[in-house]
Amino acid sequence: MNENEKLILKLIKENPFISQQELSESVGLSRPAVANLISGLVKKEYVQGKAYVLNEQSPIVCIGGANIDRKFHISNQLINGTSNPVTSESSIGGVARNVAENLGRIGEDVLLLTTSGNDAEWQHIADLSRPFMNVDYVEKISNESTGSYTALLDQEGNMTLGLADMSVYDKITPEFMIKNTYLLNKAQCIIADLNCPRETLEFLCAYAEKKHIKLVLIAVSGPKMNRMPHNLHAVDWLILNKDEVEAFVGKNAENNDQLTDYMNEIYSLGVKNIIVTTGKENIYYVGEMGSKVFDVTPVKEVTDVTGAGDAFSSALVYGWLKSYDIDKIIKFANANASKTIQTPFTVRQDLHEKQLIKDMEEL
Ligand SMILES: Nc1ncnc2c1ncn2[C@@H]1O[C@H](COP(=O)(O)OP(=O)(O)O)[C@@H](O)[C@H]1O
Ligand SMILES: O=c1[nH]cc([C@@H]2O[C@H](COP(=O)(O)O)[C@@H](O)[C@H]2O)c(=O)[nH]1
Repeated sequence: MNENEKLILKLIKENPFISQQELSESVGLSRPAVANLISGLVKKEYVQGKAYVLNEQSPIVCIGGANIDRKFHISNQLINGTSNPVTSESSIGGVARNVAENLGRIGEDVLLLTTSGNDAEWQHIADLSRPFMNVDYVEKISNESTGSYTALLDQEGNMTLGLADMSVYDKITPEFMIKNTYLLNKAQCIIADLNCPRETLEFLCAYAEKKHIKLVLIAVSGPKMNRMPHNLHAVDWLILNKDEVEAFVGKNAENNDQLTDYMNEIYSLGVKNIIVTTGKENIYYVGEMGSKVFDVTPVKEVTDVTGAGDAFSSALVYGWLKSYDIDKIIKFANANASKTIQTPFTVRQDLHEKQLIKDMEEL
């Protein structure tokens, strides 16, 4: 044991409920450095992680993608096989991370569990995310790159092509989850996106069922629907868009009735509540609170739709955890999504709890 480890162990012995922040102030190291030392002490079995995290609140644990998003705007018709002039911009994203940032801004205690490269991209994501969530338990993997999402947008701002370089999330394994069960056990709710491998999602379903932990699954794209577990009894909410429903059932929905039929097919897998969004069209709900179709709040001028689904899901979870009825839950979700797409940001910068309530009441 080195001197810092000895000092931390002594402080934890004196006060098993000491927080990471207090430790960091006493030892004169940053909070992430303290977190590293503690995980070293846990590995060497001087400290049981379980006893340590008991001191923290019950966080919402978000598991899945934390990406660098790159957007390329093409000003003319795309020509294959040559270089096309574009303008580009980069920001941070990833469905689980976006949801975590929304909820963190609303004022919830949030923890992000994911894997990243040990690179400047992750450092950038961590620096911008840390004010809103705990990123201390993210596992950096030396020979992998941090996840990235590249979108090619046409003149109208619609996505022509999306590229998902996210092999790093294959390392969000059941073993990684098992290593962090003391965090899962404390979770007020687990939100996992379908960037996670299927066996990890199956593990989370089984674990949430056994430990009675609330669980929300969020789809990320059609191609990743093959990760959905087929036993959804532990899932409180499944949130997906129309394309993702179609990819999962392997059939196109020609009309609303067909879409509702497919939702009922998914409902029979045991999930308690399903939400299907269809961009600026309707929102469909099937679940414990009945079966309903909601209108989307019309938006005069859309600035950027990136993050609409994540804003929607976050405010939905917020409303549900507050035990509101389905109409109010959807109002929160609608309000947050419509305000988000009127900003150039993936997560709107003016978001906080009072603002969300005001926006919801004004709908
Ligand atoms: N053009 C739009 N106008 C108004 N609201 C929108 C628009 N696009 C998205 N939204 C809002 O965001 C929600 C999620 O959008 P959607 O595009 O279906 O999700 P995703 O981004 O996951 O594909 C919609 O249900 C709606 O509330
Ligand atoms: O396979 C994936 N594609 C895209 C995303 C993320 O989805 C977000 C865009 O979300 P939306 O579709 O709600 O606009 C981006 O931040 C991007 O990083 C992801 O996590 N996984």
